[in-house]
Order: sequence, then C-alpha cells, then structure tokens
Amino acid sequence: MSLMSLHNLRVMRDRRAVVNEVSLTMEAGSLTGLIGPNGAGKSTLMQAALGLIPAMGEITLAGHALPDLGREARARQVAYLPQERDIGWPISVELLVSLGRTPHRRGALGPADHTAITAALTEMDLLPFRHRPATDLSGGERARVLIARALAQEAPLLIADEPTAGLDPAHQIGLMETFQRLARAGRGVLVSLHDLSLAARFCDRLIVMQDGRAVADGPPDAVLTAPLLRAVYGIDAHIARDASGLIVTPKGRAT
Ligand SMILES: Nc1ncnc2c1ncn2[C@@H]1O[C@H](COP(=O)(O)OP(=O)(O)OP(=O)(O)O)[C@@H](O)[C@H]1O
Repeated sequence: MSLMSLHNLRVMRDRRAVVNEVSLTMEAGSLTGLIGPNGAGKSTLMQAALGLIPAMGEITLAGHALPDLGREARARQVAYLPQERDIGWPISVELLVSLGRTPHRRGALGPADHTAITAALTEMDLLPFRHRPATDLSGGERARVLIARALAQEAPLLIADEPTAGLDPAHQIGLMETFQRLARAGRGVLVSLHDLSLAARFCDRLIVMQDGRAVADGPPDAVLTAPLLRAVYGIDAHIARDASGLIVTPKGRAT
C-alpha cells in the first residue's frame, strides 16, 4: 500500500490551475525530490496533498481517503515542514520540538515521546540549544528546530518544503543524509529543492513541476538532462558525475 496517492489533483488560484491534473504515489522507502522553477506549484501541491487548501481530485493517505481522516489521524500519518520558518512564541527549543508529539499523546510526555524528542534534537545538532528560546536562534538554527519538530512526529511520510533553505552546506548535506536514512528505514520523504546537485545526489526519484504539471518523474539520471533543464528552467547547465552522483552546475540562461 502506498503512503500517499494523488489522483488528478487540481488547485485553482484566481481561476488559474496552479496544480493541474497531477497524479503521483509516494511509496515507503523513497526519498523523492520535487523540483521546478519558482511558481511551478510545488508548495501548492504539498499543501493540497495535506488537505490544508481546497483541491479537486483524490487524495489517499495509507489507503484512506483524506476526508475520512481526522486531524490527529492525518498527523500520525504525515509530518509537514512548511516553507515559512516563523516561530511565534519564545518557547524553548525542546518544548517546540515536543509539539511534534501532539498526535501521539493524550496527557504528559511519556518515555517514547522523550526518546523521539531527544533523537530529533540530536539528529538536527540542537542538543546545546535545547533550553534556549527558539526565537533567539539564527535563521538556519530555527529552520533546524522546525525540522526537528517534524522528525519528532515520527510519521511514516514526511513532506518538507525547501527544508535546506537557509542552512549552511554542512547542515544541508547532514539533513539530506537524515532524509536518506529515514527512507532506508522504510519511511517516505517528499522534499522540494532548488539545489539540483543535492537533489541528484540524495534523491532516488525526482518529480519535475512546470506550470502546475508534473512534466517528468523518474530517477535523477533519467530526469536531469540538458534538454529538460533548458525547457523547464531556461538554463544551460553542465552535468557531470563523480563518485557521489550527478553534479548539476547552471552555466547561464539558455539563449
Ligand atoms: N494565495 C494565492 N493566491 C493566488 N495565487 C497564488 C497563491 N498562492 C500561490 N499562488 C500562485 O500559485 C503558483 C504556484 O505557487 P507555489 O507557491 O506553489 O510555487 P512553488 O513551485 O512552490 O514556488 P517556489 O519555488 O517559488 O516556492 C504561483 O504562480 C503563485 O503565484
């Protein structure tokens, strides 16, 4: 059974289809990158798949039609990292990460909750910050706190919208390694990215969006070709390969 399945998903904004008849499935064990230019519809697709905005089409989570699942059941099935990195209140890093456990508990935090919170803080390199107000951290550190909250949720599917934005190179690579580990442990991860080399190196599947449509879907080697990059992004790119995978370097705008 797939973790998530979208069939003919369509989202209208100002009478324009910004997600247009997209069908896809997310399987356990897959780290899937969602790529495409600004405005292609990546964030809208993610929000619609989670039921956060109105959409037409069918959305299934773990075999259940999305409308049949309550908020908690959805949150046990899928964790979401939005593109916005706002943290509204000066609560501690640890307390904020503990909110990821909300769908799993009725009362006080139990041993499984504490284990998940500590694991998420460790994974995101945040143990030294755990007692600090989350609002006092740098932009990249705050991003890691919100990622840790999503990891603490321990949902079978993680949907992350540009999670590497604002992270330094070491933490970008560390985060993609975390996602890769989660996928290898049997979870599904859908992540939108603008760094094509990161996408190529770590994802086992790439879905390319352009003008609301999914125009390519497959392994990075098959998807990231010079003609596709020219057609979708309007760039000429140098595509090379080393031991770690494809390296995609934009050279300039296509003429
Ligand atoms: N609330 C809204 N009202 C009207 N149009 C919107 C709204 N939100 C998004 N859009 C439009 O929908 C389209 C898709 O936006 P979306 O945020 O999904 O793109 P994206 O692929 O995530 O882009 P980016 O890479 O810049 O984050 C864009 O043209 C955007 O202007």
